Amino acid sequence: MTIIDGKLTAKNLREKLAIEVAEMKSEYGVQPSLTVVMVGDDPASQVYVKNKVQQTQAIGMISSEINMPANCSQSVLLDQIKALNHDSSVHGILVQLPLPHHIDESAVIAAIDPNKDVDGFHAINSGRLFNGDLGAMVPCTPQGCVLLIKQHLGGDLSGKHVVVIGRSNIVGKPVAMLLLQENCTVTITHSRTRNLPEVCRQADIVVAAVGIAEFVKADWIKEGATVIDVGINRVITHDGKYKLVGDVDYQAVIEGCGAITPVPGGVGPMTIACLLKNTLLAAQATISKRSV
Ligand SMILES: Nc1nc(=O)c2c([nH]1)NC[C@@H]1CN(c3ccc(C(=O)N[C@@H](CCC(=O)O)C(=O)O)cc3)C=[N+]21
Repeated sequence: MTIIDGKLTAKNLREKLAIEVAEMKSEYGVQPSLTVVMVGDDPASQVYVKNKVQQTQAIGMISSEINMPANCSQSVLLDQIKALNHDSSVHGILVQLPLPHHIDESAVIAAIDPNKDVDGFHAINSGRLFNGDLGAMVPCTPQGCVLLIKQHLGGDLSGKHVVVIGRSNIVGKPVAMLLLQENCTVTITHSRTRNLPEVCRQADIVVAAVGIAEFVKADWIKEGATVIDVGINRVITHDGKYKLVGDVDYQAVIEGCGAITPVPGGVGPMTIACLLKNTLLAAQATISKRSV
């Protein structure tokens, strides 16, 4: 049984990106820059923003943060996004989700310039991904999942049966599209799926992205299967402390599976590394536009 080390894989990816960032600076005088817009103070988002700002700067990119109050109106937020769209010194824009309930998330995502949409959430980018267009900004968590799977299984995923648990626009659907592009046979399951344990037992690879702590049990997993745990759930332990657990019953599943990603230290760090990669790609696209 292998524990897939997302922390190390993410570190290796960041080191490669740092070299490309330095080359871009010296050859073109361009330093990739990412702006994170945060509305209100959701604690889960704060953890993420803290890690992201530190890691963006550590690989030589510019990172800035715009904080808006929780009661900020949708039109003020949309104006802020428009200003960032027009600011040529900003290559990547990320609006932290979730947003307060009075703001329409889809309207906000639609306002981001698709070329600066480093989350890959804009309909133009999901459409490109759906069409297998290599120009898509690919969502970070799905990208991270595929990199971890390929690293463990050695690149060729042809014919592997993947069962994805969860059908969100940010993980379930895009990870299914990426794996389909890798020639996997993909089953997307969700809360209405019948006989979910039985369906999961067919899988060579399980991607758990439901957002329910320790939802996936040991007897759902075929012996030797690869288990990718996307969940980040904060639970209270018996001694009253908080800890992070995934969507997989980790202690039980490690017995029989072939490989598993831990939480923390699995998909989470890869999400941030892929965000940095998307920021670099967004910056590179502005250079190739300039030179022609
Ligand atoms: N527009 C937008 N894009 C996002 O990608 C996005 C977002 N909004 N809102 C919040 C969620 C959450 N998210 C995480 C990414 C990495 C870790 C991560 O690195 N986790 C560490 C542990 C962190 C800890 O110790 O708490 C790990 O799993 O090892 C966590 C959470 C991105 N999100």
